[in-house]
Amino acid sequence: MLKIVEIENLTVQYPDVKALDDVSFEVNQGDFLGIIGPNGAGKSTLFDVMLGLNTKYKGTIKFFGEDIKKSKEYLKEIGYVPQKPIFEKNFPVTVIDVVRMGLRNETDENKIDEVLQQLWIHELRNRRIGDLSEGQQQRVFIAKALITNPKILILDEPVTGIDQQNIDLFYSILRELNSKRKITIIWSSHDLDAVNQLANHVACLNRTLFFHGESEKFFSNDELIKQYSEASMQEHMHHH
Ligand SMILES: Nc1ncnc2c1ncn2[C@@H]1O[C@H](COP(=O)(O)OP(=O)(O)OP(=O)(O)O)[C@@H](O)[C@H]1O
Repeated sequence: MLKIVEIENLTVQYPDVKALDDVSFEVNQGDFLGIIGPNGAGKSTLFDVMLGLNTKYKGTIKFFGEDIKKSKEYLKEIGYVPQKPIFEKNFPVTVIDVVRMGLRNETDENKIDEVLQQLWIHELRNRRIGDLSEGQQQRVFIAKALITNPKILILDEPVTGIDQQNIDLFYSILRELNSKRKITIIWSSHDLDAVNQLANHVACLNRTLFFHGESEKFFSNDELIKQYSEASMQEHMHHH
């Protein structure tokens, strides 16, 4: 099986807190990995490091077998959807403008249309981005991330503001991207049920990696889930 990502002994120390402590895991081609963890578990820190946004780490990260410190080429294969895309409410850009921003080369209108259809936002293409609901905005940012045909999609899932209907649509889109388009997905989520249903692998992060493996092995083990919930809860209380 082709290894897409190899993370070895990753440690990130901020001035006041060790956000990641000796984390190691691999992602194979075609995997759908759900990363779960309480607030402050280090999920965003992990993504920052993987995307080359934070280079102050110990350990090794390889994409497609190559150390990310050696080359930034791997970034071309990644579509990234941040937790909260930052833009002004009155930012005068439309849905199609935002998706077009994702293009690296010349504009390929056909490709834009295809992605808009795929994400169920074709009807919204001329609407101003700030006027859309959070669930609709999320789909626009996924479309933007997909416009370059990435091999990997990395999503930092927003937790609030999206209604159930949009969540269901979002999940069915992810499932289709993984199963039909064979995109490797790395997705951080607070929704354990959704991770159980969608992801074939799970990584439970809480500064250290509590568990990494097939989702079935985690979700069929009540004792493991209990231990993990307790550990997460303690960490949470400790920080608030
Ligand atoms: N740039 C930074 N400088 C210093 N500390 C940071 C920085 N970014 C994050 N931290 C700290 O590192 C820890 C991990 O934060 P991180 O944002 O990675 O967690 P998370 O799992 O993404 O949380 P959430 O689910 O709330 O988004 C937290 O204690 C946070 O306060």
